[in-house]
Amino acid sequence: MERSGEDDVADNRAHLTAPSDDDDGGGDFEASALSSNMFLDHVGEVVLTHNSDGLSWELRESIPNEGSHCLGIKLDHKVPDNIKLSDMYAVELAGYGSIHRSNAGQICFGTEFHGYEMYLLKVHGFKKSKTKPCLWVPATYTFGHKDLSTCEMWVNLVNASLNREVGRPKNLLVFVHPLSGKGNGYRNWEMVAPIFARAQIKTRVIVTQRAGHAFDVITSITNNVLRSYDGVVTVGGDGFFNEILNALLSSRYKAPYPPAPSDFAQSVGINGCSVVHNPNEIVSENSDQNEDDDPLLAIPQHNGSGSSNLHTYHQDADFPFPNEWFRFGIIPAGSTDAIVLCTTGARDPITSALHIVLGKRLSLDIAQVVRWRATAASKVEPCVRYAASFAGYGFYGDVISDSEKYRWMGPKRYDYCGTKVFLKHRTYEAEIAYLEVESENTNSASDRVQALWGTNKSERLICRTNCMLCNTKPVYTSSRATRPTPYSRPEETRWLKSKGCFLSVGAAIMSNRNERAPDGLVIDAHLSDGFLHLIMIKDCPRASYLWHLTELARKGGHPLDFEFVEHHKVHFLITFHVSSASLNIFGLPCFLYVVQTPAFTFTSSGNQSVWNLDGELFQAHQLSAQVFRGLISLFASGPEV
Ligand SMILES: Nc1ncnc2c1ncn2[C@@H]1O[C@H](COP(=O)(O)OP(=O)(O)OP(=O)(O)O)[C@@H](O)[C@H]1O
Repeated sequence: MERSGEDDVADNRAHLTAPSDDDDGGGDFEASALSSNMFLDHVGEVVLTHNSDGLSWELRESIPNEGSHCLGIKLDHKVPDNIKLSDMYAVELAGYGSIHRSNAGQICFGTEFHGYEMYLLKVHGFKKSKTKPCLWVPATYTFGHKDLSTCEMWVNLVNASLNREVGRPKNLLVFVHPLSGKGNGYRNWEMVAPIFARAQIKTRVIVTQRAGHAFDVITSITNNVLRSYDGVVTVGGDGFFNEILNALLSSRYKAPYPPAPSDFAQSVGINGCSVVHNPNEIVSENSDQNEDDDPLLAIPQHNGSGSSNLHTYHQDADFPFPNEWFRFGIIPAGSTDAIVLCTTGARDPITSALHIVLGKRLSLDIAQVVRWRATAASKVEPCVRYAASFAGYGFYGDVISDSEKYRWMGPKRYDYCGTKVFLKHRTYEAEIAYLEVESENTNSASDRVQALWGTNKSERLICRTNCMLCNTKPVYTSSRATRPTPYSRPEETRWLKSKGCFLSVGAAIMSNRNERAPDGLVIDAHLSDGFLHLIMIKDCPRASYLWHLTELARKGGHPLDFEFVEHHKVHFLITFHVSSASLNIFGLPCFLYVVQTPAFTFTSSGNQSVWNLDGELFQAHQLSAQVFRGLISLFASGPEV
């Protein structure tokens, strides 16, 4: 008997296991898996099944005499046969339309098949690119059924499951920098806006008219209004993200300043407490600390509660940081986009949009940079900035400063100005003080994690999706705790100073991978380990510096393996006592907690360059910087490198 496609469509109704009458289509369907015969566009007739993981489908077993090509055929392994809920962001009815025959040429609808008209539903998700898994490609599966109510039932069913997915945003504040990069900001937003619309995410979109526009909006918005959003999305480059980061933190995060440079403190005759804007901060009473050895003026203490990070103090109660729920999203449109590359692994607006709508979450370290004086002659006026990726002086500052004049060139301005600045070979005198842990070994934290987790010591621990190092909570050591931790004991730390002529001074918060530096400046820097990588490039012959830059531009290069390059993982150490003897770590009673914040101080002398914070200029004669571990959360899941 030859069966027509029409018969197949009609038959589908019989195979549907419908929810009970009192179910509204959005109730709890997870107790038993549901399945239904549907047509999958470009594949064939399938049995579609819904279970707690998502949707799966299998080619329906053919009936004898039916189109022989699909008898018992399992789906081609190249054709997906399921989609997980976690990879799905929308489902929608798509009207009445055509279902097409199999791409693989299998004739699964019978030999007479020329396409069916039926009701359609589309399931939207993503798949990873085969060649580059960090690149996420939208994937849409179109299912068809003759009966509209069956399609509606499936849409309700999947929507109910999607609504139960935690962490997905519902309402976002979006800032678009229309002139970013090559002027792509608005185009990139138009490219991704349909993804947000399909995912039923409300967006309030503000297209900036000038630099500082987004800053003004964020700082003037009330906490109540801000809390109505699940996050803020920037469509632009690193500099634009930096503007919004600073707007949020400067108006809502009140952290103690890092310690001031000692010579600065002596010259103005103040102690550390008088320059911190945190009234509850107290000076360390750590008797082990020798003031002569300590280049830093004072060690602010925090009234910590023993929580897993340092951010429990002096919060805006209405809008605290770290804030796991309120996240930042970045749709890349800039000239460099290092932050996006380091946090998603791709510089792709669609990939970033998918990370956002799927509600991915990643903690990010943030550096607080405090300028004490803008120039040697200026008054003491502490001024705070935050940076997510990098703070650089000398070469890095000069390139950005020069390139401001050539914005019209787009991203090429960095190559042009980079060459100019390289040829000038300017050096700058400065004194840098930092606290290093185990100075012989810049990888102490990762070594300990490797020891804990048994990974190969010779491998550099690169920050990836679900990074072990970033997910290892800071553990406060005690004199009684014996288990190794990623943090060091006070006796393993020492203050160091470096004074001289530098081509550049840089502090990397993340690896800073970008298209000009495929492995970044510090290949094994992590997104949320709480460390700062201080890179000091001392005066050297031009050819040597060129070699360093060539290594930086080369995949697999070793830009830090030069005699004139100093690389330190830095710390600033804070201790405080916990009076409760009932506290314990790994089952051991603890009395003293040690908490560290990476920090350094900087004082220039002679000619002055400018600092580059995430690509934004910042003039400073004297400054200090510290890192707050995981201060903000991003809609991202880390790179799969
Ligand atoms: N409408 C606007 N007109 C001019 N400047 C703007 C506007 N909106 C934002 N800006 C400013 O432009 C600066 C640079 O923005 P952005 O980072 O997007 O571009 P980029 O420099 O090309 O990229 P990257 O930082 O990745 O190199 C930021 O400081 C931002 O404040």
